[in-house]
Amino acid sequence: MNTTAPMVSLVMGSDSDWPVMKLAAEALHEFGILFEADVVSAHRMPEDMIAYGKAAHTRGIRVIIAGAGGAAHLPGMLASVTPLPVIGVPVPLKTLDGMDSLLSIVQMPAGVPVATVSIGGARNAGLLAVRMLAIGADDLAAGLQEKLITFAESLRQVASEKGAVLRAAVANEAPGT
Ligand SMILES: Nc1c(C(=O)O)ncn1[C@@H]1O[C@H](COP(=O)(O)O)[C@@H](O)[C@H]1O
Repeated sequence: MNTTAPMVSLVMGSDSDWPVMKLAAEALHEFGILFEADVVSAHRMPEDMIAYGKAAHTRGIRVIIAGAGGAAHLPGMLASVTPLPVIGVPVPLKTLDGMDSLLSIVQMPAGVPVATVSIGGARNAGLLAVRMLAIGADDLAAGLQEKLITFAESLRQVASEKGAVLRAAVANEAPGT
């Protein structure tokens, strides 16, 4: 395996999506996953988009994360030309708050799946890509499984600490105390 080649493709319909999509980049970075990022619009550069989608798996990419706002056709169109799993990120715009994007991405016809995360949920898209790469019995998967278990434990600890703070605050405010 070439450990210097990107395994995840992080693409978006416009560079204006980057403030949302960079959350996926940060998650991938935390787990040491190499990725490439690019603007690939189904609407504005359809032939480039098709070529990109068709070639991704031949270059060693294993998961595609695609984010777009508004009439978000990019994730579904990529899914139609690649054998790779595609994770779709609805990017919220000023109008309609991302509902248009969510519905454009999530409501795919049978046969062309896109794993859709929440509106603006790029961090979860990155984490889902990590989990996909953690499937299997190779060294990469085993290492990522360990990191994911440690990560889950850190989430548990933070939640637990917040619970302790809340319990203390409620106890202090309790009537008659
Ligand atoms: N939804 C799509 C696609 C596509 O689906 O191919 N290409 C661009 N866009 C979206 O248009 C919005 C506005 O783009 P601009 O900010 O460049 O005008 C962005 O959220 C982009 O993802």
